[in-house]
Amino acid sequence: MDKKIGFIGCGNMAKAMINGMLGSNLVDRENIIVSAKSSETLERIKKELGVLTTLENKKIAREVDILILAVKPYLYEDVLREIKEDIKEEVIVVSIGAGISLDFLKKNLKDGSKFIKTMPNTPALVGEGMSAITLGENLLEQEIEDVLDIFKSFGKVEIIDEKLMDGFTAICGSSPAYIFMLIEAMADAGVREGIPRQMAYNMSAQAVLGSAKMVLERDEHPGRLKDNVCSPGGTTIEAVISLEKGGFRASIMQAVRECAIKSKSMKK
Ligand SMILES: NC(=O)C1=CN([C@@H]2O[C@H](COP(=O)(O)OP(=O)(O)OC[C@H]3O[C@@H](n4cnc5c(N)ncnc54)[C@H](OP(=O)(O)O)[C@@H]3O)[C@@H](O)[C@H]2O)C=CC1
Ligand SMILES: O=C(O)[C@@H]1CCC=N1
Repeated sequence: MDKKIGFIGCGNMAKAMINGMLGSNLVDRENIIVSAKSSETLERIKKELGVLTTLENKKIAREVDILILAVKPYLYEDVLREIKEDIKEEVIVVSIGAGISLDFLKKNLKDGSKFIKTMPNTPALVGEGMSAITLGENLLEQEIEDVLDIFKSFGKVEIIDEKLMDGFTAICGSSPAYIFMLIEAMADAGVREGIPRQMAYNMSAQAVLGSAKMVLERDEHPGRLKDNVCSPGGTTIEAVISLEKGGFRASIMQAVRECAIKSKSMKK
Protein backbone atom coordinates (compact mmCIF):
# COMPACT_ATOMS: atom_id res chain seq x y z
CA MET A 1 0.00 0.00 0.00
CA ASP A 2 1.46 3.37 -0.94
CA LYS A 3 -0.80 5.42 1.32
CA LYS A 4 0.65 7.47 4.13
CA ILE A 5 -0.79 6.34 7.47
CA GLY A 6 -0.73 8.46 10.62
CA PHE A 7 -1.42 7.56 14.25
CA ILE A 8 -2.26 10.26 16.75
CA GLY A 9 -1.30 8.55 20.00
CA CYS A 10 1.04 5.61 20.02
CA GLY A 11 0.34 3.45 23.03
CA ASN A 12 -0.52 -0.22 23.39
CA MET A 13 -3.11 -0.42 20.63
CA ALA A 14 -1.35 1.70 18.01
CA LYS A 15 1.90 -0.19 18.57
CA ALA A 16 0.11 -3.53 18.13
CA MET A 17 -1.47 -2.32 14.86
CA ILE A 18 1.80 -0.92 13.52
CA ASN A 19 3.70 -4.08 14.39
CA GLY A 20 1.04 -6.12 12.62
CA MET A 21 1.11 -3.88 9.54
CA LEU A 22 4.88 -4.01 9.32
CA GLY A 23 4.92 -7.74 9.99
CA SER A 24 2.71 -8.36 6.96
CA ASN A 25 4.69 -5.92 4.78
CA LEU A 26 1.56 -3.91 4.04
CA VAL A 27 3.38 -0.59 4.26
CA ASP A 28 6.92 0.73 4.42
CA ARG A 29 8.08 2.17 7.73
CA GLU A 30 8.61 5.56 6.06
CA ASN A 31 4.91 5.69 5.23
CA ILE A 32 3.87 5.52 8.87
CA ILE A 33 4.05 8.57 11.11
CA VAL A 34 3.02 8.69 14.74
CA SER A 35 2.61 11.28 17.47
CA ALA A 36 2.42 10.95 21.25
CA LYS A 37 2.25 13.22 24.25
CA SER A 38 5.89 12.80 25.28
CA SER A 39 9.16 12.74 23.39
CA GLU A 40 10.24 9.74 25.53
CA THR A 41 7.46 7.65 23.97
CA LEU A 42 8.41 8.81 20.48
CA GLU A 43 12.09 8.01 20.98
CA ARG A 44 11.16 4.53 22.13
CA ILE A 45 8.80 4.04 19.16
CA LYS A 46 11.45 5.22 16.71
CA LYS A 47 13.91 2.71 18.13
CA GLU A 48 11.41 -0.16 18.35
CA LEU A 49 9.48 0.33 15.11
CA GLY A 50 11.60 2.62 12.90
CA VAL A 51 8.58 4.70 11.87
CA LEU A 52 8.49 8.50 11.54
CA THR A 53 7.55 10.43 14.66
CA THR A 54 6.46 13.94 15.60
CA LEU A 55 5.14 15.75 18.66
CA GLU A 56 2.88 17.79 16.37
CA ASN A 57 -0.56 16.30 15.82
CA LYS A 58 -1.29 18.95 13.20
CA LYS A 59 1.67 17.79 11.08
CA ILE A 60 0.21 14.29 10.99
CA ALA A 61 -3.21 15.64 10.08
CA ARG A 62 -1.70 17.60 7.18
CA GLU A 63 0.53 14.86 5.78
CA VAL A 64 -1.35 11.57 5.82
CA ASP A 65 -3.98 9.84 3.67
CA ILE A 66 -5.37 7.71 6.49
CA LEU A 67 -5.49 9.21 9.99
CA ILE A 68 -5.94 6.81 12.90
CA LEU A 69 -7.00 8.38 16.20
CA ALA A 70 -5.37 6.25 18.90
CA VAL A 71 -5.55 8.35 22.05
CA LYS A 72 -7.72 7.49 25.06
CA PRO A 73 -11.43 8.17 24.39
CA TYR A 74 -11.61 11.19 26.74
CA LEU A 75 -9.00 12.98 24.60
CA TYR A 76 -10.80 12.62 21.25
CA GLU A 77 -12.65 15.90 21.55
CA ASP A 78 -9.54 17.96 22.36
CA VAL A 79 -7.44 16.27 19.70
CA LEU A 80 -10.09 16.72 17.02
CA ARG A 81 -10.52 20.37 17.97
CA GLU A 82 -6.74 20.78 17.63
CA ILE A 83 -6.40 19.16 14.18
CA LYS A 84 -9.81 19.64 12.55
CA GLU A 85 -8.82 22.48 10.25
CA ASP A 86 -5.65 20.67 9.12
CA ILE A 87 -7.41 17.52 7.91
CA LYS A 88 -7.74 17.60 4.13
CA GLU A 89 -11.06 16.64 2.55
CA GLU A 90 -9.73 13.39 1.04
CA VAL A 91 -8.28 12.07 4.32
CA ILE A 92 -10.01 9.07 5.94
CA VAL A 93 -10.32 9.53 9.69
CA VAL A 94 -10.37 6.23 11.59
CA SER A 95 -11.38 6.03 15.24
CA ILE A 96 -10.32 3.07 17.38
CA GLY A 97 -11.69 4.61 20.59
CA ALA A 98 -14.11 2.70 22.82
CA GLY A 99 -17.42 4.55 22.92
CA ILE A 100 -16.59 6.97 20.12
CA SER A 101 -19.70 7.06 17.93
CA LEU A 102 -20.13 7.97 14.27
CA ASP A 103 -22.30 10.89 15.42
CA PHE A 104 -19.48 12.18 17.58
CA LEU A 105 -16.99 11.94 14.70
CA LYS A 106 -19.39 13.72 12.35
CA LYS A 107 -19.96 16.51 14.88
CA ASN A 108 -16.27 16.99 15.56
CA LEU A 109 -15.06 16.93 11.95
CA LYS A 110 -15.62 19.37 9.09
CA ASP A 111 -18.69 18.86 6.89
CA GLY A 112 -18.08 16.32 4.16
CA SER A 113 -15.32 14.51 6.07
CA LYS A 114 -14.65 10.82 5.56
CA PHE A 115 -14.76 8.81 8.78
CA ILE A 116 -14.95 5.25 10.11
CA LYS A 117 -15.44 3.77 13.57
CA THR A 118 -13.42 0.66 14.38
CA MET A 119 -12.54 -1.59 17.28
CA PRO A 120 -9.31 -3.61 17.00
CA ASN A 121 -7.66 -5.79 19.67
CA THR A 122 -4.06 -6.24 20.78
CA PRO A 123 -3.43 -9.66 19.18
CA ALA A 124 -2.96 -7.48 16.06
CA LEU A 125 0.61 -7.39 17.35
CA VAL A 126 1.14 -10.96 16.16
CA GLY A 127 -1.12 -10.78 13.10
CA GLU A 128 -4.06 -12.46 14.88
CA GLY A 129 -6.26 -9.46 15.59
CA MET A 130 -10.04 -9.51 15.45
CA SER A 131 -11.39 -6.10 14.46
CA ALA A 132 -14.78 -4.66 13.64
CA ILE A 133 -15.54 -1.68 11.45
CA THR A 134 -18.62 0.51 11.16
CA LEU A 135 -18.66 2.62 8.05
CA GLY A 136 -19.18 6.34 8.40
CA GLU A 137 -19.84 8.84 5.64
CA ASN A 138 -18.48 10.09 2.30
CA LEU A 139 -16.37 6.99 1.67
CA LEU A 140 -15.58 5.67 -1.81
CA GLU A 141 -15.46 1.90 -2.37
CA GLN A 142 -11.68 2.04 -2.81
CA GLU A 143 -11.25 3.95 0.43
CA ILE A 144 -13.23 1.31 2.32
CA GLU A 145 -11.03 -1.34 0.70
CA ASP A 146 -7.91 0.51 1.82
CA VAL A 147 -9.07 0.62 5.43
CA LEU A 148 -10.10 -3.04 5.28
CA ASP A 149 -6.64 -3.89 3.90
CA ILE A 150 -5.03 -2.21 6.89
CA PHE A 151 -7.12 -4.19 9.37
CA LYS A 152 -6.75 -7.43 7.37
CA SER A 153 -2.98 -7.00 7.48
CA PHE A 154 -3.02 -7.79 11.22
CA GLY A 155 -5.87 -10.29 11.49
CA LYS A 156 -9.53 -10.70 10.68
CA VAL A 157 -12.09 -7.95 10.27
CA GLU A 158 -15.88 -7.75 10.03
CA ILE A 159 -18.02 -4.81 8.97
CA ILE A 160 -20.80 -4.55 11.57
CA ASP A 161 -23.68 -2.28 12.48
CA GLU A 162 -22.79 0.40 15.03
CA LYS A 163 -25.31 -1.00 17.53
CA LEU A 164 -23.25 -4.21 17.76
CA MET A 165 -20.05 -2.39 18.67
CA ASP A 166 -20.53 -2.50 22.47
CA GLY A 167 -20.97 -6.27 22.33
CA PHE A 168 -18.04 -6.58 19.98
CA THR A 169 -15.87 -4.50 22.30
CA ALA A 170 -16.82 -6.86 25.14
CA ILE A 171 -16.12 -10.13 23.31
CA CYS A 172 -13.12 -9.04 21.19
CA GLY A 173 -11.70 -5.60 22.00
CA SER A 174 -11.39 -6.38 25.70
CA SER A 175 -11.39 -10.18 25.71
CA PRO A 176 -7.64 -10.70 25.29
CA ALA A 177 -7.44 -9.57 28.93
CA TYR A 178 -9.81 -12.36 30.02
CA ILE A 179 -7.88 -14.93 27.99
CA PHE A 180 -4.56 -13.77 29.46
CA MET A 181 -6.14 -14.20 32.90
CA LEU A 182 -7.20 -17.73 31.96
CA ILE A 183 -3.68 -18.56 30.75
CA GLU A 184 -2.18 -17.07 33.89
CA ALA A 185 -4.57 -18.97 36.16
CA MET A 186 -3.95 -22.27 34.37
CA ALA A 187 -0.20 -21.70 34.57
CA ASP A 188 -0.40 -20.91 38.30
CA ALA A 189 -2.36 -24.09 38.77
CA GLY A 190 0.27 -25.98 36.74
CA VAL A 191 3.00 -24.56 38.97
CA ARG A 192 1.03 -25.88 41.94
CA GLU A 193 1.20 -29.31 40.33
CA GLY A 194 4.98 -28.99 40.02
CA ILE A 195 5.37 -27.75 36.42
CA PRO A 196 8.12 -25.09 36.01
CA ARG A 197 6.53 -21.63 35.57
CA GLN A 198 7.72 -20.72 32.08
CA MET A 199 6.88 -24.16 30.81
CA ALA A 200 3.42 -23.80 32.36
CA TYR A 201 2.80 -20.47 30.53
CA ASN A 202 3.90 -22.00 27.22
CA MET A 203 1.78 -25.10 27.72
CA SER A 204 -1.34 -23.16 28.77
CA ALA A 205 -1.02 -20.69 25.90
CA GLN A 206 -0.55 -23.46 23.35
CA ALA A 207 -3.61 -25.28 24.73
CA VAL A 208 -5.67 -22.07 24.28
CA LEU A 209 -4.27 -21.50 20.78
CA GLY A 210 -4.96 -25.09 19.70
CA SER A 211 -8.49 -25.02 21.11
CA ALA A 212 -9.28 -21.72 19.36
CA LYS A 213 -7.92 -23.14 16.11
CA MET A 214 -10.18 -26.18 16.39
CA VAL A 215 -13.24 -23.93 16.73
CA LEU A 216 -12.15 -21.85 13.75
CA GLU A 217 -11.02 -24.65 11.47
CA ARG A 218 -13.42 -27.51 12.22
CA ASP A 219 -17.07 -26.93 11.63
CA GLU A 220 -18.04 -28.36 15.02
CA HIS A 221 -19.95 -26.92 17.95
CA PRO A 222 -17.64 -25.93 20.85
CA GLY A 223 -19.87 -28.01 23.16
CA ARG A 224 -19.16 -31.12 21.10
CA LEU A 225 -15.44 -30.38 21.07
CA LYS A 226 -15.65 -30.09 24.87
CA ASP A 227 -17.55 -33.37 25.11
CA ASN A 228 -14.84 -35.08 23.04
CA VAL A 229 -12.25 -34.19 25.69
CA CYS A 230 -14.35 -35.59 28.54
CA SER A 231 -13.64 -39.32 28.74
CA PRO A 232 -16.35 -41.14 30.72
CA GLY A 233 -15.22 -41.45 34.33
CA GLY A 234 -12.04 -39.56 33.37
CA THR A 235 -10.12 -36.50 34.50
CA THR A 236 -11.69 -33.71 32.42
CA ILE A 237 -15.28 -34.15 33.58
CA GLU A 238 -14.09 -33.56 37.15
CA ALA A 239 -12.66 -30.19 36.07
CA VAL A 240 -15.80 -29.37 34.07
CA ILE A 241 -18.04 -30.04 37.08
CA SER A 242 -15.78 -27.93 39.28
CA LEU A 243 -15.91 -25.07 36.73
CA GLU A 244 -19.71 -25.27 36.60
CA LYS A 245 -19.87 -25.18 40.43
CA GLY A 246 -17.65 -22.09 40.34
CA GLY A 247 -19.97 -20.40 37.86
CA PHE A 248 -17.33 -20.30 35.13
CA ARG A 249 -19.69 -19.68 32.20
CA ALA A 250 -22.01 -17.37 34.12
CA SER A 251 -18.96 -15.44 35.30
CA ILE A 252 -17.74 -14.93 31.73
CA MET A 253 -21.20 -13.95 30.52
CA GLN A 254 -21.55 -11.48 33.38
CA ALA A 255 -18.10 -10.02 32.67
CA VAL A 256 -18.98 -9.53 29.01
CA ARG A 257 -22.25 -7.84 30.04
CA GLU A 258 -20.40 -5.49 32.43
CA CYS A 259 -17.94 -4.63 29.72
CA ALA A 260 -20.69 -3.92 27.18
CA ILE A 261 -22.56 -1.77 29.72
CA LYS A 262 -19.38 0.22 30.36
CA SER A 263 -18.82 0.61 26.62
CA LYS A 264 -22.39 1.95 26.24
CA SER A 265 -21.92 4.33 29.15
CA MET A 266 -18.77 5.74 27.55
CA LYS A 267 -20.70 6.62 24.40
CA LYS A 268 -19.95 10.06 23.06
N1 LIG B 1 -5.52 -1.23 24.57
C1 LIG B 1 -6.41 -1.97 23.91
O1 LIG B 1 -6.42 -3.21 24.00
C2 LIG B 1 -7.41 -1.32 23.01
C3 LIG B 1 -7.55 0.06 22.96
N2 LIG B 1 -8.47 0.63 22.12
C4 LIG B 1 -8.59 2.09 22.06
O2 LIG B 1 -7.34 2.59 21.67
C5 LIG B 1 -7.16 3.89 22.22
C6 LIG B 1 -5.79 3.96 22.85
O3 LIG B 1 -5.70 3.03 23.89
P1 LIG B 1 -4.28 2.49 24.39
O4 LIG B 1 -3.37 2.30 23.24
O5 LIG B 1 -4.58 1.34 25.27
O6 LIG B 1 -3.80 3.74 25.26
P2 LIG B 1 -2.33 4.12 25.77
O7 LIG B 1 -2.50 4.87 27.03
O8 LIG B 1 -1.46 2.90 25.76
O9 LIG B 1 -1.81 5.12 24.63
C7 LIG B 1 -2.31 6.40 24.46
C8 LIG B 1 -1.31 7.19 23.64
O10 LIG B 1 -1.85 8.48 23.43
C9 LIG B 1 -0.78 9.42 23.56
N3 LIG B 1 -1.32 10.73 23.82
C10 LIG B 1 -1.88 11.24 24.96
N4 LIG B 1 -2.29 12.51 24.78
C11 LIG B 1 -1.99 12.83 23.49
C12 LIG B 1 -2.16 13.97 22.70
N5 LIG B 1 -2.75 15.07 23.18
N6 LIG B 1 -1.73 13.96 21.43
C13 LIG B 1 -1.15 12.85 20.91
N7 LIG B 1 -0.96 11.72 21.61
C14 LIG B 1 -1.37 11.71 22.88
C15 LIG B 1 0.07 8.87 24.68
O11 LIG B 1 1.36 9.47 24.65
P3 LIG B 1 2.46 9.18 25.81
O12 LIG B 1 2.90 7.78 25.61
O13 LIG B 1 3.54 10.15 25.50
O14 LIG B 1 1.75 9.42 27.10
C16 LIG B 1 0.06 7.38 24.30
O15 LIG B 1 1.07 7.13 23.35
C17 LIG B 1 -8.31 4.13 23.19
O16 LIG B 1 -9.22 5.02 22.63
C18 LIG B 1 -8.92 2.75 23.40
O17 LIG B 1 -10.31 2.81 23.61
C19 LIG B 1 -9.25 -0.11 21.27
C20 LIG B 1 -9.14 -1.46 21.26
C21 LIG B 1 -8.25 -2.19 22.16
O1 LIG C 1 -10.26 -1.09 28.09
C1 LIG C 1 -10.56 -0.31 27.16
O2 LIG C 1 -11.32 0.66 27.37
C2 LIG C 1 -10.03 -0.55 25.77
C3 LIG C 1 -11.12 -0.73 24.76
C4 LIG C 1 -11.10 -2.19 24.40
C5 LIG C 1 -9.90 -2.70 25.03
N1 LIG C 1 -9.31 -1.78 25.73
